[in-house]
Amino acid sequence: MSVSDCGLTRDLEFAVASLRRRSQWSSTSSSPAMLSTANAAGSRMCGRRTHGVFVDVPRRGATFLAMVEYGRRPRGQLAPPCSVRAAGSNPIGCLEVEPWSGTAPALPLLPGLVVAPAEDSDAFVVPSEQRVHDVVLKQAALAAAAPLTPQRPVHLAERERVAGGLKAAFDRCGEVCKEYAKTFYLATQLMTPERRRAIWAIYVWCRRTDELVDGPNASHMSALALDRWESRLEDIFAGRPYDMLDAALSYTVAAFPVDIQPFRDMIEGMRLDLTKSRYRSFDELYLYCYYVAGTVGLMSVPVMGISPDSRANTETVYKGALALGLANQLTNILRDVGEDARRGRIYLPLDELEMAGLSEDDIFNGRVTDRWRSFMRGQITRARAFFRQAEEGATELNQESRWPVWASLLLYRQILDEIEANDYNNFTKRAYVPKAKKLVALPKAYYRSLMLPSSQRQCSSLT
Ligand SMILES: CC(C)=CCC/C(C)=C/CC/C(C)=C/CC/C(C)=C/COP(=O)(O)OP(=O)(O)O
Repeated sequence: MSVSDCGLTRDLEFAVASLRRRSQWSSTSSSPAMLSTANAAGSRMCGRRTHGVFVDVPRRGATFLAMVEYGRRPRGQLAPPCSVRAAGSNPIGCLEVEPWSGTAPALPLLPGLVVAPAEDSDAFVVPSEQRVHDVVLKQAALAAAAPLTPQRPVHLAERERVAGGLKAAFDRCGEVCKEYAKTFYLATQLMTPERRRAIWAIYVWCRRTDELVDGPNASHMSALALDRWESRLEDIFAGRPYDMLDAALSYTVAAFPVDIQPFRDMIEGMRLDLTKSRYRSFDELYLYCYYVAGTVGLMSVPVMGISPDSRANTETVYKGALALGLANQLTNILRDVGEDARRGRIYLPLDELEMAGLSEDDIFNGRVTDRWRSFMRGQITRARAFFRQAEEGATELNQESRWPVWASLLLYRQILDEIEANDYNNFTKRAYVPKAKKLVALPKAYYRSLMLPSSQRQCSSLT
């Protein structure tokens, strides 16, 4: 077996060995099989038109899931090439596996291993939460492999020299951040200069991406332009920036263990916005919210860093970061129902509207009824649950990154209170947090940021 150079050779080999041990398929299966394991740590399914299995890969004390995927194979053979994805949709390496020769091995199917004919493949649509969870696991695995602190001190002097050369670029990123997200900019002042400028660079890329579909040139935006934006992103990650703002990001992604996947996914969110103006279910909405906001959380954690005092696993922190993005986006959607309807858009899950006895017309007519109030209560409860999950992650971040995160969490969550205070009229009234309340939230956020990481807190309460 030869493995392309992806830095994870041993893990990949282990994954394949596990696959061979655990996931034989039936030689009697009459068509290419769709395999899924239900006996792994947490059951996992392989996606539609995907042939593969998830296997556990122990890595530095933690276990993450890798998906070993193979193309359509002649019956009883592992068809080369076979790609291995680390718990997400992004291949982390390619394996060339010699065909699993001849007739299929006469091994019994393991309990929990499900083999379904490919014709049934539509039954194997992976829920959005699962798909996103796989990305989260991948990000956490990458972080575990490369600790979330700036890289080796040996390179510090050199890196500072390069960063010095990029001073103007980072300053410009700071200015943009200050212009569009004042509170957040203020809060980043508490971070170390290195983290602060990295967060600005990421923020600016997200802002520019968002403006492609929401900004002044949005009407000229096309799928082709987004494809170009994505290849420019690849250039950024390959160290070939196009302009000074790209250069700041290029430097950032080299200095911190930031992965390209969430950036790609955000562009995918913009593609959705070009083509989609209705969401049939929360599952569809969940994916959209991940694309446009959850990704920001995943991009930020490698820069913000996890507290050295944290005993939580990396996954918890990434889940919290994802949750904050989702919570913010859901809040944004609930606040902007009227505004979106005037643009012909409904982001609320249509099946849930229907269950509440509401129709699209009710949204376009914008009447606040008891049905609407009750529907909105449910939506607000769900958004708050995501904020609560975000709190768990926020506590585990590096001390100096916690305050900006708590500030944005408390401030954005208050928008939900304001929607309630407006008696759920989000058709003609825009819920906003008055300045005085914002000012109160900032010291509150600071106080929360002083809290020790949860696991440590538990220990100190025992002593
Ligand atoms: C919690 C942990 C562990 C880490 C934090 C990780 C982070 C920074 C998450 C933040 C995610 C985030 C800020 C997502 C953007 C969500 C969003 C809806 C932004 C709204 O942007 P605008 O459209 O400019 O907002 P306004 O319309 O309110 O001005």
